[in-house]
Amino acid sequence: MLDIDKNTVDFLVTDNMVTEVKTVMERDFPKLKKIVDQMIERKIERVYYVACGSPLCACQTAKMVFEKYSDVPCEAYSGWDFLDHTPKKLDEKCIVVGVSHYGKTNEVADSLIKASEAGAITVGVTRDAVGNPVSDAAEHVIAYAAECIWEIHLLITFYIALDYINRIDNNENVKQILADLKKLPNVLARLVKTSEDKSRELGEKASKWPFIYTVAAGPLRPLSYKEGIITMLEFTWTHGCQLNSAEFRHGPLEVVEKGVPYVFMLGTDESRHTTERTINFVKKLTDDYIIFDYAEISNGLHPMLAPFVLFVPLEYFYYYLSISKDHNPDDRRYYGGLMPY
Ligand SMILES: O=P(O)(O)OC[C@H]1O[C@](O)(CO)[C@@H](O)[C@@H]1O
Repeated sequence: MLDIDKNTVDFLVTDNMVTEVKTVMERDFPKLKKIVDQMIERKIERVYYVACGSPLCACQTAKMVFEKYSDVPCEAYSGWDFLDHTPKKLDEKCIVVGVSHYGKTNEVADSLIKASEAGAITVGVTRDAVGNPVSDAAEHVIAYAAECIWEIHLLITFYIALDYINRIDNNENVKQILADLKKLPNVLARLVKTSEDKSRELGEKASKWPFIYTVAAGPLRPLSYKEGIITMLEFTWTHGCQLNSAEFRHGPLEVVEKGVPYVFMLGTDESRHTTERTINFVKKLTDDYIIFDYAEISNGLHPMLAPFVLFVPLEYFYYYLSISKDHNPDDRRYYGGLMPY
């Protein structure tokens, strides 16, 4: 295992997570409310999120809130997809929310410019208020000044969805999620303290595996892509693939055997049965699996908040997986201009 001071590793964002979440709730939710005021005045008919990588996965999760609890059509685009296949409906009845941590992902900034030219409301969600293309391009800027991007991007994109739906409709689930969001900091704080040892043990176990299939369904699907593809490949240099539990029978089923390893993310939402079915099948053939079960740590929070909560044990898990392979998750070979792409 790499001998390293974990406080020096940028990948690990558990230290300031709770403070950052609380700050965004107190400081930025009122700003988001003003943007939602404008959405109401404008009678916004369609919502587009645009981002790349981890922020895109957060946006895809927020899109599920719109889809599940409202009639408002919503799509989450990767930047180039928005630019190359721009939706026909893009006008003053649309809002485009571009999310980029450093604000330098040009395809996100260019999407905001294109949306603005078409008359849409534009919002840039980024770390810094000025000095980057995303904050320059957007009409409204939410500069969150934080590093725990998964929690922060989820909070902001969820809040836009929840507050808008809550004001145009009367949905019990939305009210419950809004109420449960207030309990989130305490739940996260407990997990930051209590989940590290178990995740370390699991990370060490998984570090022996040459590759990992990451399986989830429903609201955990975007998180399973973030962790099973982005974190695994970019940060831990571990081969892998993300699979939808609902599709497991159609292809992935045939390769299950000893030596083929799985990480499952199990939610408490309506799709729990599809992931359980997958787990029950895999269990019959191999011991090479790990389950992260929201039911064990949800503290009664709404099923849609699983991606916020499960992130904490997962963050430790991938950190220990990486350093157990003697790899500092901050190290890159190509990304970020090290090699032209
Ligand atoms: O949020 P930004 O600054 O646009 O950066 C996106 C990048 O972040 C990551 O999600 C993690 O580094 C990458 O996959 C992606 O390229």
